[in-house]
Amino acid sequence: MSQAILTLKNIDVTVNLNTSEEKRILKNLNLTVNKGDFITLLGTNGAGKSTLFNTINGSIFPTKGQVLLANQDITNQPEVSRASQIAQVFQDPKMGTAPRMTVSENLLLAQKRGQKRGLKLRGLRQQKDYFLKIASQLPNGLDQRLDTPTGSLSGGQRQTLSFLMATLNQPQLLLLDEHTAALDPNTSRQLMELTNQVVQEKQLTCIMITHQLADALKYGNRTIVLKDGQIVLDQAGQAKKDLTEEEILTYFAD
Ligand SMILES: Nc1ncnc2c1ncn2[C@@H]1O[C@H](COP(=O)(O)OP(=O)(O)OP(=O)(O)O)[C@@H](O)[C@H]1O
Repeated sequence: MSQAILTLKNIDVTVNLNTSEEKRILKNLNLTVNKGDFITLLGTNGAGKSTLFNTINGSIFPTKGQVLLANQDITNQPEVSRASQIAQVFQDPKMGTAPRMTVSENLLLAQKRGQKRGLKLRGLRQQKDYFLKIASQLPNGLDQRLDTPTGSLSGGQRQTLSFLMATLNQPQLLLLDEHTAALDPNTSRQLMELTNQVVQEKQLTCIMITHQLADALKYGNRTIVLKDGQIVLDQAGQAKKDLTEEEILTYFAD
């Protein structure tokens, strides 16, 4: 039987409760993500995709319902205590890294995520060779920039680093929020290929938000369409392989 990594039960998210601005964003949403699932998540602007990620990573709490991670109820657990298990890469390359710290220091920070640590980062020298080895397997010449402050990297290098940091420690769940959208077409393609390779090799469980229909169909084993706060399409395996862009587009129509 497949092992559930993430279970969302009857999730409602309503913002600005009891005001004229009250808005119900997620509506009784149910979802089980199994170990090894690589889900591509599509939906119109405003469908609730980022709100769904925020509910999973704990940056907001649902108004109703339960969030389970590996069958443990984490509904009321704060974001920081989920960070060692749930990793996320955002659209904005500036979001995932500390700009004044070097590439190596950022990698060390990622490696120690979830561990208690003092203010000083220890063990950088011992890890340098390891970081050089993994960075040299990546595009963008990141291996030449290990001692460079992250703030002076290109957007593509910075986003590749954010992805590497998010996946370094084998998170239970990886959330990718349009992580290639801000990059030029070639760099975007390279990072998408790297993503696919790492997710396969490390057998990660991953949900990737994308607006690229071709990517949603090409990558992953399962495709979900969110519309107006509800899941309107959820296809896995052969049914996903048989999906077409035309069919997906019918779920976007009003
Ligand atoms: N804190 C908030 N207060 C008020 N409205 C909000 C809040 N958060 C989200 N919304 C609204 O809820 C809806 C869903 O937002 P969300 O960012 O989850 O959509 P999305 O599917 O990620 O969209 P996009 O593809 O544009 O990123 C939008 O209409 C948004 O404006």
